[in-house]
Amino acid sequence: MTDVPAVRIRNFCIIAHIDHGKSTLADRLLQATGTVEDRKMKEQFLDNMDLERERGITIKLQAARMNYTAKDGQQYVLNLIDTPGHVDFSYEVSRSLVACEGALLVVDASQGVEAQTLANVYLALENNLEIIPVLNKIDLPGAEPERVIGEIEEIIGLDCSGAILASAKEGIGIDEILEAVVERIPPPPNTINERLRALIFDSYYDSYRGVIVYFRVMDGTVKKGDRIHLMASGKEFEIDELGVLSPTQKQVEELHAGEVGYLGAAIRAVADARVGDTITLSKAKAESPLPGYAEANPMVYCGMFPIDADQFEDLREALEKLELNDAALHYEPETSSAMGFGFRCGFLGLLHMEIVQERLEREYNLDLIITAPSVVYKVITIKGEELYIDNPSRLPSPNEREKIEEPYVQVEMITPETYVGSLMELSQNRRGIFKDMKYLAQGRTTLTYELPLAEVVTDFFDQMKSRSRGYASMEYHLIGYRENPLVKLDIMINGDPVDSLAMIVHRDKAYNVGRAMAEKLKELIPRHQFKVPIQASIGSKVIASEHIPALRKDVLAKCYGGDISRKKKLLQKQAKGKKRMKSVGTVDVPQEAFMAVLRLDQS
Ligand SMILES: Nc1nc2c(ncn2[C@@H]2O[C@H](COP(=O)(O)OP(=O)(O)OP(=O)(O)O)[C@@H](O)[C@H]2O)c(=O)[nH]1
Repeated sequence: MTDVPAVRIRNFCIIAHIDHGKSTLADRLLQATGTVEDRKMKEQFLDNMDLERERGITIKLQAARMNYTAKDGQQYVLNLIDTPGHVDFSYEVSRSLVACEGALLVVDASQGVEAQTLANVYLALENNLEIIPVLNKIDLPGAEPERVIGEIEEIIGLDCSGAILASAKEGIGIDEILEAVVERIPPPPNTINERLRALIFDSYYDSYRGVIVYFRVMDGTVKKGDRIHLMASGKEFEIDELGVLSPTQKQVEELHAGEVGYLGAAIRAVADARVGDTITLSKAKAESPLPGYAEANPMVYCGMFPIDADQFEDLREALEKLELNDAALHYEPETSSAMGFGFRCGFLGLLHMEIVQERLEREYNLDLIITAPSVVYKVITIKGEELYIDNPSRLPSPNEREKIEEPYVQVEMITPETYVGSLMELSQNRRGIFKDMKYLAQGRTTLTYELPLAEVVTDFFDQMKSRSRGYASMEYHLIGYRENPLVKLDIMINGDPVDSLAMIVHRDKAYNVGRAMAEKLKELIPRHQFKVPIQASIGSKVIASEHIPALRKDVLAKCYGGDISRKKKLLQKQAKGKKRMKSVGTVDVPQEAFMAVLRLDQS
């Protein structure tokens, strides 16, 4: 919009740990600037996906453009770019930070700095963003802004002399925040005369208009009708819709360097316009793309099988549709001897996996059996080939492989001192390598470990939370592959190996895991008319063995004689229970059994 010079634009985001009040503050800013009328105010405007709202977390990025008249009497355009709050989406966070010149660091004054906040603040500092600390929730009786300010200074090394005390809930400090955005965050550089380069920081698929792309113009100008070229995907499109987010979409004719907006160009799938890609003009291409483009690689895989084999095509169609809106989702058909036809799907992390599963079941009405998540192993064969194995059942046999490497992550935890011992024990049990520990003045501690990702994607997070009564937080990032003596653990049910239950484990843990698995399966698989043996083995060596005794009585015999309605109810209940079962040979195996590895008592 030509009437706004770059000097009066401010682009910023909010960095906050989950529940520290990011959405509430965003709502307040929208209200205070009159961007959203109070009566239209839907609570928490920026989180607009149902699933997000239910889980109370931010998954997709959004943006909002606000007009603000500052104390200097000038009108400013403030673009607030929302960031997802979960480690699975850290690449998207990094791109939205690049689209900003500043960030509000919102910390709950009754809690303190948390691990996820740290990760994002470091990203912001790396990108030279101006950071404004905001101590939120000062209305709470337990708020200790001075203590938390001390913590921010100590952990992050950030000067907090200009920290703003606020309560998003009570509307305290909102004007100060808006003024600070104008005064302290630098305007975008005026590069309007350069060739167009716009950074995609989010996109979503709309079934009528195709993909809608959210971007920040870094250099030059973009107009409606322009033919654009995407520098990473190499694709070309014609812009048929261009606009700003106020925060609902409002069309404009052109956008200049420094501005944030959206466009539609009959783009078929988000994979054609990925987050991080650079938009330029076909007829006047920029010399080089903006730095930092990366394709999001799946870190976690699982198998998805329809319970009813007839739903295989429906599952394929559903995945195809989801893929239009999710460039990070990978899938390919998989045939399992135990489970039949399904798909092997790759995700950014466990949350991403859960979201996709939930959408498949809720929006597409599919009944699925999902196998335990696996990381991607690197196998060097004796022939010198390098293979990436995302499915334990596909691991080459010991005499075909030279070595196996597994992905490692660095995990940062922040916890009250009391729980340090327990969290160290947990990390050690999960093959963690201690790296660092720092006592902070306020009775909290940071802990750094290197851990195999495989140990983190099971129940590490849940264990950390329960051991610290919910007080510890964590963040992790990939640091590379390392060789380990890993073996494949096979599970046999009723004499047949079940490929979907195979797993890759460390040699030293194999016996314990095998035993625990056999016991857990015994607990989870219902009794049958016959005895069901369960065995865990490495190669041909059986390391654990259990059996489920045969069912003696007919369930119906338990009913009151002649009470037909009760009988019906029982049968219905059984039928419902069956829905989540998969027949493996002649044995019905429930969904929980496939996830048993996540619930082994091995911490
Ligand atoms: N007392 C008090 N409560 C607040 C304040 N700000 C937010 N809250 C409450 O804290 C909870 C979390 O707030 P949200 O705004 O949803 O937190 P968030 O950081 O956006 O959370 P994610 O979207 O999950 O990242 C809600 O119950 C809010 O009502 C505040 O200033 N004071």
